[in-house]
Amino acid sequence: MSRRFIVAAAQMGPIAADESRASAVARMIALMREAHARGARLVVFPELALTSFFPRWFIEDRAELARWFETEMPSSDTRPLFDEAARLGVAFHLGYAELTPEGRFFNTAILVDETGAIVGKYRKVHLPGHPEHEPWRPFQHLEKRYFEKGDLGFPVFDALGGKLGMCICNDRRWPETWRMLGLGGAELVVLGYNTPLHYPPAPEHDHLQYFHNELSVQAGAYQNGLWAVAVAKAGREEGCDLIGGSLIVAPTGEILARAATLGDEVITATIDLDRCAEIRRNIFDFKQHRRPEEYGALVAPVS
Ligand SMILES: CSCC[C@@H](NC(N)=O)C(=O)O
Repeated sequence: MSRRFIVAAAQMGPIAADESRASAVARMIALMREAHARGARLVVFPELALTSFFPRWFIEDRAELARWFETEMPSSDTRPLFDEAARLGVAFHLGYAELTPEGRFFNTAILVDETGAIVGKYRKVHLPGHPEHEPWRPFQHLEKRYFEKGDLGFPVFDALGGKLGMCICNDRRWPETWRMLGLGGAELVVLGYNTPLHYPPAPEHDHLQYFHNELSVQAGAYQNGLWAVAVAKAGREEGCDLIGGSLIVAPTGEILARAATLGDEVITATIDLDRCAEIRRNIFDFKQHRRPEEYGALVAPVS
């Protein structure tokens, strides 16, 4: 059976602090319809796609913080997206802030199949930024304060006739993320990101943000012989510029599609999961060529 199909990256422009979930979902439904009209079977949305990127603000009050999180999925606000996916027969990936019944806070992403059922969940492992308020910064990056480290590992799910893995934003910069997913057999990795153009601790690297995004995703795809779809929330959001540049990358590391705007935009590409073998049976045939007995330092605690 052919494992060739069209995937869509549904980049989103900024979401204002006072934009409702219902409004963000309406934008996603419009993007999903456009992706479906172009033949997509899978639509990938960004990290924390339902709200503004709230870790840029120092929020002391727990009830005020909890306002940015979802306590159920789907909820009354997100149900229309699930219903539309089922109506169109399209699978999707969505990032959101999750507050569990036990009161735990995670930066989460789910995979929803073409019937509207949640078939996979991932919780972000690599949480960037800082845990305390740092008033010298023009904006905060308090993921280390607001989220717990993900507790689900790097799972890989059966979906769309293949093996699909997820990661979230900063995870894409870590080769360990991709290798864990590659070792788990992932043939397609999907992820969303919110990446500020300005990096306050090292502003001399600001001009490299797009380069580092592509470098990370292309290397992860090539070195593990898998497809990757990386999707931005982009544009000037509450005074903070977020990069765009959503992209779809082949197992060869080649970029097949790249967003051209900083707004709501759909890009698509035809992918063939069988093409993973071009890399995995050759240069990165793990069984033949990988040397885990020499890699002990990779999992030793940092001294
Ligand atoms: C603190 S700077 C790094 C910004 C980070 N953003 C997210 N959302 O993980 C990223 O890696 O793109």
